Amino acid sequence: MPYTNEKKLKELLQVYFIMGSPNCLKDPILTLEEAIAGGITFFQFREKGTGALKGEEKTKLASELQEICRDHSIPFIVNDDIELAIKLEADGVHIGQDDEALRVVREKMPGKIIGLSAHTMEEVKTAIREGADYVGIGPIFPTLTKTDTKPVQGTKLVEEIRSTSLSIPIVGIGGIHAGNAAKVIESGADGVSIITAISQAVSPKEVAAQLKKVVLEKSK
Ligand SMILES: Cc1ncc(COP(=O)(O)OP(=O)(O)O)c(N)n1
Ligand SMILES: Cc1nc(C(=O)O)sc1CCOP(=O)(O)O
Ligand SMILES: [Mg+2]
Repeated sequence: MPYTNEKKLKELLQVYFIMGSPNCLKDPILTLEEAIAGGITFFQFREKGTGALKGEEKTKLASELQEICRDHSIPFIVNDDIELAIKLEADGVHIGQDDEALRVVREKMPGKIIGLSAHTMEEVKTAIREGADYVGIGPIFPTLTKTDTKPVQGTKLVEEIRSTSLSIPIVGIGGIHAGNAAKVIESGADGVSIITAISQAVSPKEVAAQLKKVVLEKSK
């Protein structure tokens, strides 16, 4: 079980790139390769939205992206699709409050990383009780990527969690870019999760490098 240590997972979550083919300005393979060259530390395959691939095409892209992650020792996480994650022997999955229940997913994927979205302190406590490895808190800032989010909440919940003794790894998500990432880390998050700022960049490498610099600076 390579990623069960909480301290190590916090480090791995620092620059968490999330992407699927509908998000990309360039070819998804190239986008991921450039993002890795810039210094991303974690990757989630989220093939969702208008034009998203399905069936064999989705599996093929996932498998190609997984191979790139493997070559660079970047954990490969699958969003929502537990069956795909099991089939590919992914490093883990990310699920939301409306996805398959954490307890069920844990039974299906023992020893894997399971991330859960949480929007309230109650959801965070339940996530910990049920064995989530990390929580995704958002939307921190306004986002155009996901239309069915909860209201924008800023960094309030992250600060609230960190004002307790709860040590679960936290990533912020929603509208994060190199210009506002510092605020997310300063509030107590261990990492930033990003779609658009990297996937729509002319240079995903440069943007990933900028994000890495900010996160490393603020994590000291
Ligand atoms: C790291 C991270 N945090 C939150 C989410 C959102 O998950 P969810 O609420 O299930 O929404 P979808 O991404 O499935 O549309 C995430 N994917 N990753
Ligand atoms: C996938 C997702 N989940 C969110 C949440 O609040 O749970 S916000 C979001 C979209 C993040 O994309 P971008 O970096 O382009 O804003
Ligand atoms: Mg989901």
